[in-house]
Amino acid sequence: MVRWLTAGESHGEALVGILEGLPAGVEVTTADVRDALARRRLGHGRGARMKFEQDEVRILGGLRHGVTQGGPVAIEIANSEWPKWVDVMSAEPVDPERLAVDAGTGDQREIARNRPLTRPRPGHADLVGMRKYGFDDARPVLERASARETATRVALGTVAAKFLEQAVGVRLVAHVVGIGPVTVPDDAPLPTPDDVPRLDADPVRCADVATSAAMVAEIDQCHKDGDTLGGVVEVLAYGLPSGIGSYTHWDRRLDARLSAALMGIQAIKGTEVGDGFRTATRRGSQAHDEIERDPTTGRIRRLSNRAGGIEGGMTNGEVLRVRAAMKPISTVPRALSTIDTTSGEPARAQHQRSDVCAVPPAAVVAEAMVALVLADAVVEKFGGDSVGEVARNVAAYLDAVPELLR
Ligand SMILES: Cc1cc2nc3c(=O)[nH]c(=O)nc-3n(C[C@H](O)[C@H](O)[C@H](O)COP(=O)(O)O)c2cc1C
Ligand SMILES: C=C(O[C@@H]1CC(C(=O)O)=C[C@@H](OP(=O)(O)O)[C@H]1O)C(=O)O
Repeated sequence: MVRWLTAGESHGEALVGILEGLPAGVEVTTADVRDALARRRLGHGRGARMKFEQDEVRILGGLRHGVTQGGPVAIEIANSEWPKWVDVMSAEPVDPERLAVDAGTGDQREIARNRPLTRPRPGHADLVGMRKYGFDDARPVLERASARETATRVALGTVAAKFLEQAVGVRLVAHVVGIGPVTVPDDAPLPTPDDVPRLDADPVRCADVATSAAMVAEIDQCHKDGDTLGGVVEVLAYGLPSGIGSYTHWDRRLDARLSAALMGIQAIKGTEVGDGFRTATRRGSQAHDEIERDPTTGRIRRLSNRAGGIEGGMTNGEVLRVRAAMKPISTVPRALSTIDTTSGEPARAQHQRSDVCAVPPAAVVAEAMVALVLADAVVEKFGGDSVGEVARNVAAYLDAVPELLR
């Protein structure tokens, strides 16, 4: 079993992630993790923080000379702004005088940081989090609910993706297929792993040039209107052998596991496998992927891939294709109605700096979650304590598939 945990607050000293259960022998470096985090910071519509955040990475355990050793991998990502937040977010008790709001002296931004947040934002975790955990300030809620935490998932996902590539030859691609009402046409070609540099360079991580420009314009208009946007991301996995996951029980189904992992990303409100909701509008004859034997190679293939590479909760050898729908950012600059939790009186929701649209980074996070789930499912199916052993097990499995079914 491959499992992972994250800890840390958005404006705390650092985030920490632990990845446990991966075989030994995965080649990965701090530079690989840094690159993945740089991709997560990108995207038209991101707020001020991503301009200065350095995501300072340290691999604290699990690697020796650039290779995993089979034990848990521990990664720290330091927050660049920590010096400004030491008092507000200190793990140690702090003299209340230091935190007291003194309107007469000091830096105005310092005062804003220390002031209790009592005007919860509709759509964020603030209100229910305050009630549930007994806080009279939304600060501790937003600190942990914040998608800053997804930096850790991307760091751990980098290690999982390297494992998949080195042990099985699987490569992942994530792209944006919708920003608000602007969507990529259904028949647009799918990006491949070779398109990743091009996607990284695109301001909205969209593979379709014309749609990308329209998405940028939509974000700019939304920004001018003091509003926010969501959208849809898609993750593709190339090179997966068939038979990963299982139909035998609900929680062994790979589609269920992928959906849960994608839904666990902040602001994701829907997931799709293959054509997903669109499949429900079609007749069976137009919904499924007919099977044929390739006359030249003799291998079995599908005439289409509407199922997105999963049937019966198992990979079927076609490209894996999953989508996640993100709601608009809830910190709306043209602040929404709320109440002040100290007085109960109507108020405008608290608003500090925020993203206008975070769909492009959500694609990178979704890719990391898919990598982590696939790494777990691959280890479950093929076993092995080293990358070499997993690779041998994959080869032996494929060799053992009856000739007619290959
Ligand atoms: C990459 C990323 C960046 C985000 N940035 C912001 C942001 O700047 N402001 C904000 O209010 N919400 C942002 N969110 C969404 C909130 O974290 C999320 O809405 C909140 O935690 C409540 O969870 P829920 O939307 O799943 O209900 C972001 C989400 C992601 C995935
Ligand atoms: C910090 C990140 O995203 C943050 C996610 C976020 C939220 O509410 O989810 C709110 C904002 O936080 P801040 O007020 O510190 O700017 C985003 O910047 C990040 O992605 O690294």
